[in-house]
Amino acid sequence: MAVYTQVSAEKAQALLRLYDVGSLVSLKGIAEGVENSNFLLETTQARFILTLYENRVDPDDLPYFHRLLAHLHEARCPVPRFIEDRKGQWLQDVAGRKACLIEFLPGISVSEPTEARAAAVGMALGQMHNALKSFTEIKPNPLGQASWRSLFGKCDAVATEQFQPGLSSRIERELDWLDANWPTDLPAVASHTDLFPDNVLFNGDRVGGLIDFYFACTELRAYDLAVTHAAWSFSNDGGSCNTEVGKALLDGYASCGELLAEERHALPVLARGASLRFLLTRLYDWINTPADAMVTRKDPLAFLKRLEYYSGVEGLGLFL
Ligand SMILES: Nc1ncnc2c1ncn2[C@@H]1O[C@H](COP(=O)(O)OP(=O)(O)O)[C@@H](O)[C@H]1O
Ligand SMILES: N[C@@H](CCOP(=O)(O)O)C(=O)O
Repeated sequence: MAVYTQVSAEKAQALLRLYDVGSLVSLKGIAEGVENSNFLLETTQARFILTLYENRVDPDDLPYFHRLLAHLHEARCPVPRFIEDRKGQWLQDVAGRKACLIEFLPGISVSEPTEARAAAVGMALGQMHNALKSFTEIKPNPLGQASWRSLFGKCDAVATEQFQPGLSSRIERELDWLDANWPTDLPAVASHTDLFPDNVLFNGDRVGGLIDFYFACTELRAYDLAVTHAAWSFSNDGGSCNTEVGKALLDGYASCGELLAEERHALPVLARGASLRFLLTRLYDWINTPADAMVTRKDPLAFLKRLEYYSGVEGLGLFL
């Protein structure tokens, strides 16, 4: 359940008075998500998402996300718009948090990706990267490769070993290996970096919405593809890889975006990095989320399993 901050009907009504979008019909907390507090807000005119930004989103980054989504919307990518009030303001203060009213996009997120849907996501990612070639603003990735060693340093060593004996030394080895092998000279572009199935809304097999851009930053575009591969081609627990789904994703991407030979060649390394990134953030969250928090913690080992798969012979074969 990701509602950290409650919003009363009275507060929502007061917010809506700033806008020209009708009056409040209903307001419901949304269970999905882990970062922010999200509500489905229905007015006499339309449905909206009300997002209150919690601690992990730096309010200073919100104008970047706003400009990025405006650029993508202009380029006809299926992303939600921030709604402006009568004075042209899109950023508000609600219940002590920065907050935005966001366009509601219809669609469902899938839990068992098919080849057709993976291909559609690959195409949508390729189109998005193409559209972002003309978005020149730079925002370094706070969770990029250079940050992983210090992130691991913030994970309590005893808790890590209790979580799985031998995990610390496996992570140390991978950090060293990635330091030695990480590519630096590939094309970078503004990237989503968290395009998991829960962040894609489908109408049938068509992508109707790409959401949750709050990890967006300037990154190697092939790393964004590798993250998406790791997110879509495995069972949720990481125990099995669906190679056909992974291939459909890559083919979809290559059919709409640009995938240079050197980017394809780097994908095995980038996929190992993507696996370590989510292993580390999930491990950090697992250790540091209070037991009584109303959030479902995600299993770090699901990404250790992906890491082992990508590190083995089978993993290399995925990207040929
Ligand atoms: N623009 C939108 N249109 C429709 N549903 C949305 C939209 N934005 C968010 N949601 C719903 O809210 C849920 C949580 O949103 P998300 O941005 O992923 O939260 P978090 O940043 O906390 O992870 C999504 O899984 C989706 O169901
Ligand atoms: N996708 C990440 C966690 C971030 O969650 P989101 O709901 O903001 O996409 C993971 O699976 O670890």
